[in-house]
Amino acid sequence: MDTLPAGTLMQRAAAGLARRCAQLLTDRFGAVYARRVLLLVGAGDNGGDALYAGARLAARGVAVRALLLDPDRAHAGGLAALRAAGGSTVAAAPGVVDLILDGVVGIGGKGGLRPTAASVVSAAASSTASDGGRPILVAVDVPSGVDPDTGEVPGEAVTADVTVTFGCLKPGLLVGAGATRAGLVDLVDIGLSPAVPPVLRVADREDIRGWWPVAGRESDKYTRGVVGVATGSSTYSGAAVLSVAGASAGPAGMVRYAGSAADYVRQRYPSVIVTESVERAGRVQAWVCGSGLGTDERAAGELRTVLAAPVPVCLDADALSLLADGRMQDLLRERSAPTVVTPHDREFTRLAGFPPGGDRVASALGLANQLNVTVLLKGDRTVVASPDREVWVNPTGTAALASGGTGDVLSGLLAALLAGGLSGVRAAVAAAYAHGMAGRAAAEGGPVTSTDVAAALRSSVAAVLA
Ligand SMILES: NC(=O)C1=CN([C@@H]2O[C@H](COP(=O)(O)OP(=O)(O)OC[C@H]3O[C@@H](n4cnc5c(N)ncnc54)[C@H](O)[C@@H]3O)[C@@H](O)[C@H]2O)[C@@H](O)CC1
Repeated sequence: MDTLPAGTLMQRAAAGLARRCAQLLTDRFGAVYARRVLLLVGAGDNGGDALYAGARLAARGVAVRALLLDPDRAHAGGLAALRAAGGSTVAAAPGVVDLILDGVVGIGGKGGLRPTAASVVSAAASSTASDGGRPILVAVDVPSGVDPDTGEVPGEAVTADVTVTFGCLKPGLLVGAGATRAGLVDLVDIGLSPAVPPVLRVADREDIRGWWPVAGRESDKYTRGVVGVATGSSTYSGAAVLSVAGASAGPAGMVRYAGSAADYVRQRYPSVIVTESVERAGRVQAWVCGSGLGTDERAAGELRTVLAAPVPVCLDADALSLLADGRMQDLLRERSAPTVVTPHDREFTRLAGFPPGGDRVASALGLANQLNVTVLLKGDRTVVASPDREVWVNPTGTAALASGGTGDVLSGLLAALLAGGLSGVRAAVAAAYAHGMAGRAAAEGGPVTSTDVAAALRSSVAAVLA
């Protein structure tokens, strides 16, 4: 991976770690000097990072104590450096601690924390800071107990305020339960050049701005893309309105609605061309199908017609329930135009035949491969995976989006991006990003409904693209 000596890398890691700890102490307590830091030190190099960082803090006047989980195997050089800088070891967590550095295990950890480590972590976490609050908890590289590759938390694990990670962002810090345990993630460049391209990418605003189709002087409604919306029903007319709202906030030049909530849609969106069925919709460059459609014969027929169209398709909600039928899945696999599915966990289970489990990246990749589709697996950190093994994670998710109907808005927007010419992966990543921003904006005004998310979407898209 790299030709630099291990000691050099560890010193760089420790320097970055100490810098971040000093900053956190200064932000909260006004100064670094005389603050109290407890190092939780395991038997590997992760503990070595903590010890060297502790030495650097001790040299700045911090009272640094190290609790060694396995004293005979603690990193010898790190321990010597700590002692030389004035730090010491303790057998149990002191009562007053301002900052805890979790160096129990890093990328070498397997399974949840072992019982001794778990009880040391929990005792330390219940100590009190000198201002009466709870200590700041900083994880070294990975919160101990979190699987660095998958984000699974199979047992006891550290919950960090900040994780200072080295060289590259580990998937376990970005997805699944691990993302929640990691808190804020700081990446320290230690001069490693990864030998393989990143397997997991985190979308940022620049990506979205670079991809989002923008109308130019030569554009017309067809070149901007026509999005077809086959959602809703007389029972679930709201789903139709929400997906049309999502589609209307995208870059498409025209929105066509096809379904039995046509009158309802026409009243709210005079610009939308409405018709009763997919077959009669006319020219469409991408479809969204599923939300509120129902699962009866008529709905199944509409889905078949959508799947037979040689254009990109986004499938959600009832379309995913209908796809639990193996014959429908065959129609999916036969498609040559891009298909995106947007399941939450229960829909994933219906589609795949088993729940997503703790490794959400592997789960999304597996379903993408199984069905030959791009999968947007919804969650706190939504994962997008393609059949050719491209994986993205969306950082803008918010609990505000855990509300009925928000998925209808998302899939509408996603289809508009497909109609605008984006690939399945980019459309899914960009839609998740903008949708997350809209959820956050809507939450500023109190409890959020999907109508609020739909209302916030246009200005959120504008803010992302500004
Ligand atoms: N690889 C590199 O190039 C660099 C690695 N560095 C550090 O080195 C770490 C990896 O070090 P190691 O490979 O020594 O491994 P770790 O320090 O992550 O863990 C190994 C030790 O933890 C114990 N352990 C494993 N699972 C456990 C569990 N569930 N509960 C309690 N104890 C458990 C093992 O018995 C073993 O002694 C990285 O996370 C990072 O902090 C940095 O110094 C920078 C450079």
